[in-house]
Amino acid sequence: MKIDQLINEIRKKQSFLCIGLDVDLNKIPKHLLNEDDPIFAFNKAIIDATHHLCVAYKPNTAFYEAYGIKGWQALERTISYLNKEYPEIYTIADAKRGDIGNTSTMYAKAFFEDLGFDSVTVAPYMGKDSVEPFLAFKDKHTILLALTSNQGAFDFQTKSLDGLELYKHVLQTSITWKNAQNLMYVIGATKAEYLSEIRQIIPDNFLLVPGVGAQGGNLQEVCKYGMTENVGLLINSSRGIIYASQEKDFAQSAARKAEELQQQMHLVLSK
Ligand SMILES: O=c1ccn([C@@H]2O[C@H](COP(=O)(O)O)[C@@H](O)[C@H]2O)c(=O)[nH]1
Repeated sequence: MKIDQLINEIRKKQSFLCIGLDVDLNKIPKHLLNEDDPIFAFNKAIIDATHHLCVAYKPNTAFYEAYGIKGWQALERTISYLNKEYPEIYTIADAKRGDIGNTSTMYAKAFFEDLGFDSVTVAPYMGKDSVEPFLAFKDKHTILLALTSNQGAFDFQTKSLDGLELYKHVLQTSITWKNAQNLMYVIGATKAEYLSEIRQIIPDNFLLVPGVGAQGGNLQEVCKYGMTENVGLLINSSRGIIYASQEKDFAQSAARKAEELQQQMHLVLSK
């Protein structure tokens, strides 16, 4: 998807919400376990109930890989369903890949060509030749881990290297790479206080911001320091939305949680 289409959709829906499809069979309503494909049945119900409130879905591939072939098939069915029924929705494979060049090309083909995702998350630490193969795909986005939402982000990412924090090296260097217009970055909602400085380095790139809800990040803070003229934010919530209820009304409960966030986003956008 072209970035302009995403921006138009954000304006139309007054939402920059990304819903994380992190399906754990121990947390979904019990009656779905009788379905042939419980993961897809869960995702389909959540998507059908929430698609008008969000602009993106982000399955984290770990939650599919953990279930072997059946999990991967559920991932394929989910992305096919999204692309067929809701082509206006932006899709993110949260796979955190990246390897030597020829291997990265195969990862990129898997997520962009075979599965048909709009974007994939990539770890930056193997450097330019590990990321550029992803960037070579037209109208596809590579979402580079920059400053993550977890506590471990302080182990390496904020450490100083040659007088500059490592995550800033990631930002500064990656924007010089070929096809850098296809880059987005992961910045945790729990790191909102870093956003002003981040925006000085990457004023325009979209940020994928996980960590609101279950991890305690604050949506208003993220918007205050991270929002650009073109919004520039996709704020993700996974558990806080999809596990709002474990009863038969789970999809409606998820929609209510999604609407709470969408309403907050609408307020921010109308200021
Ligand atoms: O820095 C990061 C990068 C990725 N994630 C992923 O986002 C979701 C967050 O889920 P919640 O249930 O809303 O906490 C999950 O898939 C993480 O693996 C992240 O949290 N932080």
